[in-house]
This record gives sequence, structure tokens and C-alpha cells, in this order.
Amino acid sequence: MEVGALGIIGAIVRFGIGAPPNCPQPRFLRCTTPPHMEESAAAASTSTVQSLDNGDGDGEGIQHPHPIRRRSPAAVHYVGPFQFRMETPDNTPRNILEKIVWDKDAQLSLMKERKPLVVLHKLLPQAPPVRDFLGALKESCNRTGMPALIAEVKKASPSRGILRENFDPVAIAQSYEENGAACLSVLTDEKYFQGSFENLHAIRSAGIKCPLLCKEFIIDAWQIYYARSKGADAILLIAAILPDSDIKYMIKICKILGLAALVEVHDEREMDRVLAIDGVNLIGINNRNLETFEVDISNTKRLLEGERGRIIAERDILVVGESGLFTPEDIAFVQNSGVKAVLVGESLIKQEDPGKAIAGLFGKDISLRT
Ligand SMILES: O=C(O)c1ccccc1NCC(=O)[C@H](O)[C@H](O)COP(=O)(O)O
Repeated sequence: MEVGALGIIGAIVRFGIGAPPNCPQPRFLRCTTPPHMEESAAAASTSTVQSLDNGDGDGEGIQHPHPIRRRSPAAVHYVGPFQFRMETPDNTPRNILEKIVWDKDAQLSLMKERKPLVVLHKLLPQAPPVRDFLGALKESCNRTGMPALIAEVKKASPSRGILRENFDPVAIAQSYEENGAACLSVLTDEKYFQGSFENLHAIRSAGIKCPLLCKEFIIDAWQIYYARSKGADAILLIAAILPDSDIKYMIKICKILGLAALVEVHDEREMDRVLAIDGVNLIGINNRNLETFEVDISNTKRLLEGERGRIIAERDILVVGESGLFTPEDIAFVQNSGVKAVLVGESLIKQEDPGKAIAGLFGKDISLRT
């Protein structure tokens, strides 16, 4: 195809030098197979479409109207050593979540090259012992009679920009722990949240006892091993970006490593998908729509009503209300909806002393001092 012809089809032409053509690239990623899990991986290849429950509880039926796609390679055209890439709807991210996932995908290829899974696997015995994330949430909730707090160490976010200029992750984590947080969530994404795995490692190495959630966009099993090697006790699995087969497979890996898996949903369809998966014991309901950034805390209540709430109670699944919680009334609202834990970032991190702000958010001191 002539470069001039690209304009005719309305494509944007980008200029660069790249890998030679005919190098096959998968349209959708496949999870890395951990050395001891080849068998289950074979049964858990990443699917190209997400099958969702159609309401009759059998986990089959309708397709997700806007699944978060994996990167599609741009069509390339060579003129001498120069490569032209065409941007089309197929290889342009549709929303911020898709953009985050595509960037993560590119970043992961480099990280995996530097530290292949076999190497990473050998480092695991040196990682600090795993702590009981779910147990800490239950214990705190029983002790205070309020939802347990997962306090988030979050410098910035795509929706709010910089949340805290003067950001000392270890000091913030210490202050959260002293003031009653049951667990901590540490953002590790660098590009969009200005987080890092160094922060996770530093918090764990500083003697903080609260179990740590690695808050990351996990799309590959390799990341679970990496998170564990940096001291994580729990990882996040976001239903919006993972097919069911990957969630099942990743939960198995978590079990092997002793990690908790917080499986995050935003709407009824994601909740139904996740409830159809065996072994889920911790579900996060995100009040933030990660594609539009819209926040609505009544989302938590809606997803826990009726049959879904009944199934969750019957299976003793602990539910975490996530995002947009600013006042004691917000905490009471999600507690009355059925959550036993909350995940809070912005409303604490923006205060001068994020730890001291916990009592204000809960309407009482929830620290061990009480
Ligand atoms: O926070 C964002 O802007 C965001 C954008 C895209 C994907 C994820 C995002 N946030 C992750 C979270 O869900 C929150 O960090 C967490 O629930 C705490 O929320 P908040 O208390 O509202 O800071």
C-alpha cells in the first residue's frame, strides 16, 4: 500500500523504525505459565471474548458490550528502513482503562525480558513471609464493629492528578497503621499513579505489620510472582480487564503462593461472573467506573441487593467497598449495604496527616489504642 493511500482510508500515519514485518504478534495476551502450573494453564488460555451470565446464573449467554481489549498490532508499511504505522479504531485505545492495560502490556514485555519467570521463581524463598490479609480484615471488623480499613498509599491518579506533593510512602504507611488501618493498599503503577514496587518493598522492609495489597493492573501471572517477591500479601484482580479463565488461573496461583486475591467488580455482570468462579472469598465493589471515572457509592448497595447479597452471605465472602468514601455517613452507608471492609485513598491521603484523618472518616478512633 502506498503511504498516500493511508490518508484515503483516514488513518493517521506514524513515523518510526521498528522490528521487521512478518514477526507474529498475538492479538490477545496469554498468561505466563508458572513452572509448576502447566496443566491448569492449558485449561486457562486467555479468551478473546468474555462470556457473561445472562441472569440465569449459569455463567453463559450475553457478551460484554465493551470488553477491555488487548493491544492489536498496528498495520505497518516499510519504506526503506522506515516503518509507518497506521492508527485505526482497532489499535487505538477506546478509554483510559484500555490505555492503561495496553501500556502495561508493553512495559511487562520489558520487565519479563529482564527477569524471566524462572529467575523470579527462584527468588521467592527470599521474600518475606506472607501475612493473612483476609484474617486481618475480619479481625479488625470484629474488634471495632465497623468496616475494616484498607488505607491506600496513593500519590496520584488519572482522575484526580497529583493527590499529595509531599509524598513519603513509608511515613504515610506508618501513620495509617498507628491509627487503625487493618491493611494497606500500595499503588505500584508508575505511569498513571506515580507508584512503584520500590514503595511496596520499602513499606514492607520498614517493619509495617499491616498486610499489603499490591494495587496493580494485573494482566499476566508473572506480575503475581513479582508482587510476592516484593513483599505483597494480596493482589488485585480486576474483572473488567480479565477473562474468567485468567481469574480462575490467577486465583490458583495466589493459593499456591499463600496470597489473598481481591477480585474487583463494578457492575452486576462482573459480579455475576465472579460469583460463578470457585474459590473467590474476597470481592471489591469499585464505586468508580474505571472507563469514565464516574463515582457513585450507591453502586455498592445495588450490587449487594437481593440474590447476589444472599449468595455472598451464604458463602461468607468478605466484600470491600472501594472508592469515593469521604465521610462517616459514607462509611455507614456502605456498612449498611453489607461491606465488612473499605478501601480508601483520596479522602485520607489529601489530609495533612493521613493517619490522623482516619478517626474523622470513621467518626471515631479505630486504632488499637481504644
Ligand atoms: O483513581 C483513579 O482515578 C483510577 C483510574 C483508573 C483506574 C483505577 C483508578 N483508581 C483505583 C481505585 O479504585 C482507587 O485507587 C481506590 O479504590 C481508592 O479510591 P479513592 O478513595 O476514591 O481514592
